[in-house]
Amino acid sequence: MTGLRAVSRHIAGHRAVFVWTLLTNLVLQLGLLALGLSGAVLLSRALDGATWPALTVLAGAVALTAVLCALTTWRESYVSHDLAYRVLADLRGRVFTALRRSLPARHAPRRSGDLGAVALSDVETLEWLFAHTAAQLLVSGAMLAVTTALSLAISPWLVLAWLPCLLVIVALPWLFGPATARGGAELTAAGAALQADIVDTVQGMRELAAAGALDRRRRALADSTRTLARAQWRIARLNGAEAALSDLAVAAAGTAALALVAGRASGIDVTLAPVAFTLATVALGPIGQISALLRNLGTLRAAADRVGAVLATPPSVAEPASSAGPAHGALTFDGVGFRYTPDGPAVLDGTSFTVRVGETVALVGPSGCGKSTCVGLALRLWDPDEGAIRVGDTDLRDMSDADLRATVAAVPQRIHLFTGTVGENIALAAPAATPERVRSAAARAGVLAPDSGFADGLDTPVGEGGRALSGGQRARIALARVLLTDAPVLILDEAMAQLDAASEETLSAVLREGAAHRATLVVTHRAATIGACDRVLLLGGGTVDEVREWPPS
Ligand SMILES: Nc1ncnc2c1ncn2[C@@H]1O[C@H](COP(=O)(O)OP(=O)(O)OP(=O)(O)O)[C@@H](O)[C@H]1O
Repeated sequence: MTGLRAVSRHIAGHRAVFVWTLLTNLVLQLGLLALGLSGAVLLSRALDGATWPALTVLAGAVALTAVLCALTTWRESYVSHDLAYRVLADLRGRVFTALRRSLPARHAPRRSGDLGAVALSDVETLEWLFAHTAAQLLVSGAMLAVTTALSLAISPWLVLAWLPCLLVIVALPWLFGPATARGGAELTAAGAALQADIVDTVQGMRELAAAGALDRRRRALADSTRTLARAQWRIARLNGAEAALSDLAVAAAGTAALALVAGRASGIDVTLAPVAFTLATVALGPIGQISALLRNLGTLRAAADRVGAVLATPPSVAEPASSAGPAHGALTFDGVGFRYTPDGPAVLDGTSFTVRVGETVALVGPSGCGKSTCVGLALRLWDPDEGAIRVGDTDLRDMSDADLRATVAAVPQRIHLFTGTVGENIALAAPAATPERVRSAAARAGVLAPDSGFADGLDTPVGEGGRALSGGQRARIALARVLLTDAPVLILDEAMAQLDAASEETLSAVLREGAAHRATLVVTHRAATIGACDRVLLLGGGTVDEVREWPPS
């Protein structure tokens, strides 16, 4: 229940709307009770021999209550959904903040489709909790007290008539609880797995087609869909059985009340039969409603647990209480030790090197030796287990995220572009940059060159994930992005690997322009790039050695 409790706490931020929902629901339930009772009294009076016009006032009251109930139903639905969507918007924001703090995950990375399911479907599932459960639970308790008092006023026997049925309805969620909890968890997990599979498939469609694996993938997706359908069927069967038993109990309560009056032993006047019937069924109504709401408890609990788990994920790096501000100076790795998992191998072990201002240094080494890990650490995606990384005299851990981004910029190995135009993707790192600065950065990175292939210049659409562009075009956009930030530490992780020799030479010349004021680290396997650097650092076995001569003789 921890997840449910954790997400329910977010109602507290919308106390006024919650109280409003509570009151509207209470008015609605009292109105429905008044409608049922006034109708029953009208019938009782008619059975007692009363005729028109004596019944006119009562009939008018029934009609008026019906209209008021209809209006209150509309209002209740409006405010309860208003509350739900406010809390959901708040929760979605918090889920996004939690994901942003904890991604990229260092341990046990989760699939992006699965995380998408948490942010969308699971949060959406909780709409039921906020719009139809929390306030209604409290109102049902109050309504039970009111109907009990009214039943007692007629006869204590009447309470005894409907009480066993009430107990049955109350027991139903507990009886079905374990099975619905299992079914709900199964349903949520199957939905999230299918969503993750679909995201994976859509992202890797080209690879699947190239490998001739589309048919196999389609069959796997059909299997996941069948698993989801089975989970939906199981939960629908449980909910159906519970709903049928609950309705049966309400019918039994009404029948018991009528039998009690008809039997005459209770001393209840027979003309009160409609009132007794109404009280017995209305008394159970709100509890039946709660039972119906609790039917979704399994699914709600599973969704709340998944959302709660994301919200409780510790940040991968902690923000300092106060930032040392953006830094300037050499990039220094000082005795850095790092492993991805606590019991995994040490990727870096006492790694030390310095890239001074004005230098362009190549970081080389065999595949898997930890070069990209160094880039991730310099961007503070994670903190080192041992040692420190500094820019000038400032430890990266003493800088706020914004100050760090202004200090260290990188072109990553895998460049992700967002659906939109080339210009929008360049401005991503500096949204406040003027169009002139964006244009200038684009021009320096070769984006505006006649042979660049960007037909509409900065207005060229990049396609989803940048798929409408070549690797070289994506690299130019990423380079323009970092040139725009003008950060004093620049890291290029295999950035030039996608470019032809001529483009690489042009871009190397651009990078040399501002190099005197920057510390530039270049991760590369390419001999030409290495040859153009001031120094070469060889990473291997977790440590770094400076290579005096390149290529080594
Ligand atoms: N997120 C991760 N979780 C666990 N291990 C990882 C993760 N990322 C990288 N590794 C492991 O850390 C080691 C170093 O990887 P890294 O990507 O830093 O190497 P690299 O030198 O950049 O390789 P390449 O030249 O092929 O890009 C590898 O053994 C890799 O499997």
